[in-house]
Amino acid sequence: MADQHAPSPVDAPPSMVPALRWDEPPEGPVLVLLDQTRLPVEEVELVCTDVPALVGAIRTLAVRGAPLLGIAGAYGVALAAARGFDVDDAAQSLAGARPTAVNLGYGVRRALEAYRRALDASGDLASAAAGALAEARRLHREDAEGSAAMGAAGLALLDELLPGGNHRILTHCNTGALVSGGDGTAFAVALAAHRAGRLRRLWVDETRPLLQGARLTAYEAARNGMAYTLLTDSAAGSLFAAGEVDAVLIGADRIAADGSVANKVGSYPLAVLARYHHVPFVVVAPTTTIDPDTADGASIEVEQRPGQEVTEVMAPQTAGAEVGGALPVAPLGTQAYNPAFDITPPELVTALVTEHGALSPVTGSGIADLCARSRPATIG
Ligand SMILES: CSC[C@@H](O)[C@@H](O)C(=O)COP(=O)(O)O
Repeated sequence: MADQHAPSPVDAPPSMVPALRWDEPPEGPVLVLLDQTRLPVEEVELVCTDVPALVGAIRTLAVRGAPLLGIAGAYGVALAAARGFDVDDAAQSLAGARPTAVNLGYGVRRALEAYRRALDASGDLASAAAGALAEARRLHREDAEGSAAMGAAGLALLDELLPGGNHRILTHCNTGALVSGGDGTAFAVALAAHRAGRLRRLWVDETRPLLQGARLTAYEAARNGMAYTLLTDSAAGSLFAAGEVDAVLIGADRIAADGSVANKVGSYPLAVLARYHHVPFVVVAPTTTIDPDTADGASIEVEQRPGQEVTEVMAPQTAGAEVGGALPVAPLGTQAYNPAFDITPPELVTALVTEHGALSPVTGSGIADLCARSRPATIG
């Protein structure tokens, strides 16, 4: 079951309600999510007391973005264990809630393996639940550390690619603190540039159809006092043509073994534009987003979302309102093509920034080296 805490005002910078937190009120453990469907209108927390509520929050994008999905999945297993639900069933439904972001299954697997290890060692369900929770907390912490490392490595790369600073960066979707235990992925690099006084402007793609850029990235940029400008996705071409973009920074939902990158739909057109205009196109993602078991871009499952997300515009829900209204923007019965992600081939990616630094060019062997460095340290 999910219910809602009292909202807090959005104009109270600098601290933001955490994207996700574990809590243990007297009634039992809960996972508390900042409901991203309500932003930027209001900060409302969604309290999940069971796994179906969390799966619902994942499907509706109340909680979203690859790294945070992994963290949420791990805490979901811990929640099921702590509340005495069937942990294997919970893991299965969590891992299947969305198909593209590899971190979701990764986080679920880590907590499940920790649960099983603790159960084998102790034979005791309470110890097993504690093991799953400790692993979720570890993943949460690692993500924050990885985010700081990516911010620093990404800024060093920008300084190398664009000597002189004063960067004008275009970004797509939302990749900041709302998707992470830390400052995020691509957004963490822009924020590091801002903090170092080297960000002239952050160009924020609105990111149709669910407006993660307009609703969430603009919100995070404003809270951090960054100079930012919002644009429609289709305005990006003219911005490149005018010479106003120095680099593109995006995140990733899954990176295949050949270096192909699945990210929010609209990323691939930006990569094509960037190549045509000789602008660096940089992907920023933790190594947990690399999936060595998926050979190439064509093998990545791309989530298809309901057509209504395109044929209707949702008014954000506000506290006190019965429902957020849906306004039709196409004739009744119109069919819509609505993939959540697209695939950018590695040859269009200038560099991949992970917590281990920048990989450039992005090749299958470079990806394999990164996996060899990271996997044993992070799994298990
Ligand atoms: C660090 S976040 C990287 C990606 O997860 C992000 O760019 C993205 O595509 C998120 O999609 P969403 O559908 O909002 O979950």
